[in-house]
Amino acid sequence: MKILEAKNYHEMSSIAASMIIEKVRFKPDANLGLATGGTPIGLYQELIRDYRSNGTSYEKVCTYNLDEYVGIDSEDTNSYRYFMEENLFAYINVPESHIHIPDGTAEDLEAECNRYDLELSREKGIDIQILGIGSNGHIGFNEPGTSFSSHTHIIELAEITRKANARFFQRLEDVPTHAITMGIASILKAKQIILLVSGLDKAEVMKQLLTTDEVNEQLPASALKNHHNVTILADEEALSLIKKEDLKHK
Ligand SMILES: N[C@@H]1[C@@H](O)[C@H](O)[C@@H](COP(=O)(O)O)O[C@@H]1O
Repeated sequence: MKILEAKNYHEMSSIAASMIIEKVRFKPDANLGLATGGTPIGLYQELIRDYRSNGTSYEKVCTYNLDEYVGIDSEDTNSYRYFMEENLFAYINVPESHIHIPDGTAEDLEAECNRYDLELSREKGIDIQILGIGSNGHIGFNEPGTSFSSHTHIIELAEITRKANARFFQRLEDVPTHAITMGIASILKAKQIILLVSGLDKAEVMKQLLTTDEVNEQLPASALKNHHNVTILADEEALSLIKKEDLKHK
């Protein structure tokens, strides 16, 4: 794993954006794996800014999102589909038909997971996968204990995750209890992975992840240690509990 330390959230977002922009310029039909949550919003703002000023085109790009809440319609302002529209898709020229997000309202959720896996496997693979991390180490919505061989599946959200995400809802009770998420094995199929981490809230989980070589299903993000092309792009606050000497050895 390569670790890049950014000064702050803004620098983290700009570096991530330049990595994506470079990929899309070099490979205009790139497949991008995208994430939700607060962390990638700055990255999406940078992509929009670049699209407006430099015209980087997303006409041939396909996007694949990691996850979606179960029981929340795509038109609902709390859906991840809506989040992506509001924070990125409405402002760049990615065609609607190139956008892929699991449907959390599908009647048969198992069939929806299989359909999404099929969609993912039909493509030549995700070129760059953007990830955030939960404070319990989840990636996508793969909570601690999820099998590293998992593909797209339904997950019961951990209480800590529901509480962390309650800020986007009116009340904690409104936060769904389940989600559809790409599995760990699906995520690891990406050719390149960029894990974005920002802020003091993530310092403890970064310490857990980066100060041992352990790969353990109780810390889902540790699966990334099994991938050959992962960059952890974290700001100073997120890395504040790790000594500089320890970082150098990673
Ligand atoms: N499913 C998403 C994850 O993909 C995201 O990484 C995590 C962290 O969110 P934030 O970036 O807001 O801290 O939140 C949600 O649970």
